[in-house]
Amino acid sequence: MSSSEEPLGLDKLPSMSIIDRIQRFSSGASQPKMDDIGMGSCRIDGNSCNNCDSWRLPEQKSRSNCEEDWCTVRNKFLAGIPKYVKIVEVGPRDGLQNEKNTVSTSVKVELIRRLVSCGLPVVEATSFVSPKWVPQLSDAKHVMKAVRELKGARLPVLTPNMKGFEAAIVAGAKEVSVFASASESFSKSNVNCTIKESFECYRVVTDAAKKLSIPVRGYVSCVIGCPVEGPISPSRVAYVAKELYEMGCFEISLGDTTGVGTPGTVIPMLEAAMSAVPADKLAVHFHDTYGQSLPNVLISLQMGISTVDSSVAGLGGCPYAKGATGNVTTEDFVYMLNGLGVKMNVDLTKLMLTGDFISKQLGRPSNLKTAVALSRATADASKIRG
Ligand SMILES: CC(C)(COP(=O)([O-])OP(=O)([O-])OC[C@H]1O[C@@H](n2cnc3c(N)ncnc32)[C@H](O)[C@@H]1OP(=O)([O-])[O-])[C@@H](O)C(=O)NCCC(=O)NCCSC(=O)C[C@@](C)(O)CC(=O)[O-]
Repeated sequence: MSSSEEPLGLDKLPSMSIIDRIQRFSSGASQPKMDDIGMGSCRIDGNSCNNCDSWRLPEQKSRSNCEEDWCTVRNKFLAGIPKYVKIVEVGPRDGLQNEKNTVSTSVKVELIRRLVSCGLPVVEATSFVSPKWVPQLSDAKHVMKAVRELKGARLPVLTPNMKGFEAAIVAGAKEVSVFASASESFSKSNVNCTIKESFECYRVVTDAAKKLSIPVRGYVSCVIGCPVEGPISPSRVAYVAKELYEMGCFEISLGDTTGVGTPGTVIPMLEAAMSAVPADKLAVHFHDTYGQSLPNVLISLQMGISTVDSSVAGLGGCPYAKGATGNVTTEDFVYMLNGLGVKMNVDLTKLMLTGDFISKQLGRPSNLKTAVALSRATADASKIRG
């Protein structure tokens, strides 16, 4: 083992428990504290800085101040990243709406309870949509009634029209979401109407919600591409986002429904959306069909987005976007945020156990990378810390 690997203690890895590994590799303990970055108060002690805890190359030992090198370099790349990120967990809704196997109401309720206990601030609970369109969530009323008193998280539900809105309120929902699309074809296949008709319908919902002081979130689907229409122009996304924002949605979630986006297409899309709606009112929602969700989330954070939708165990997909896989996995996302020193107050260990719980209920192995990696870490994990 070279001296440059020593601070990692990799020789101890095989005997480390999963929890040890999470703390060792994911927590801010191995990272410079954001507040310290660029403060010019870092002091090198051996191979590490005793203030910001930066690990040093041996040849850098003689330097006494991190400001000009390691910390500054980090600051250069991470400057735009918010200090706090709000995670909107969509697994119980976006995840379970696309499962072939029916999940019982009690399992859905238990999943929501566990997710709330992980510290997630928002857990999207279910959808009050037509049971003919999404039979997997036809028990929405029962799920909502069972979780309505849970404390510690907001529990929004999807409502495509007044019928859904009214049912949601009766069941105890205190926050709802409407979902439009930047693609005409997808709008037709998802909510059976044009984009303009969907606005008319959502205006009625937002007006009714205002009277009851119920916050409404707005989704825009197909922000990068549509399975039928192909690439979607950023200006189209900005237009739909603005309409939803102006009708009263407090937050607009931009959904790459089919997961075709890359940072190269996400940047212009976000630029356009941010010119129409303030960045702090925007969220991103990336499906991982092409393995791009985490880089897409990272570039969004770098552009100043601080609300991200993710899904425990990477559950998800839309029944009306064939082939699309789940959202960015919450566990992988939390692991990345820990590594970046970003606050989000989520317990990764509990989250992994929750991912394991729902994967077992669905009768399939957990496919999330962080859980697999942390439970099978090898010396290759040294690549974690560049
Ligand atoms: C919008 C509709 C209802 C229009 O569907 P429709 O067939 O045009 O509606 P309708 O008004 O003609 O009514 C047909 C039947 O549905 C009933 N109905 C009507 N509304 C409701 C309701 N709310 N709850 C329960 N039942 C309802 C209504 O009462 C009637 O019942 P019938 O008389 O035939 O017995 C339908 O297209 C629908 O439910 N679509 C939802 C599809 C869906 O949930 N897709 C997935 C969520 S979106 C998504 O995943 C993307 C997102 C958000 O994650 C972001 C991203 O990834 O990009």
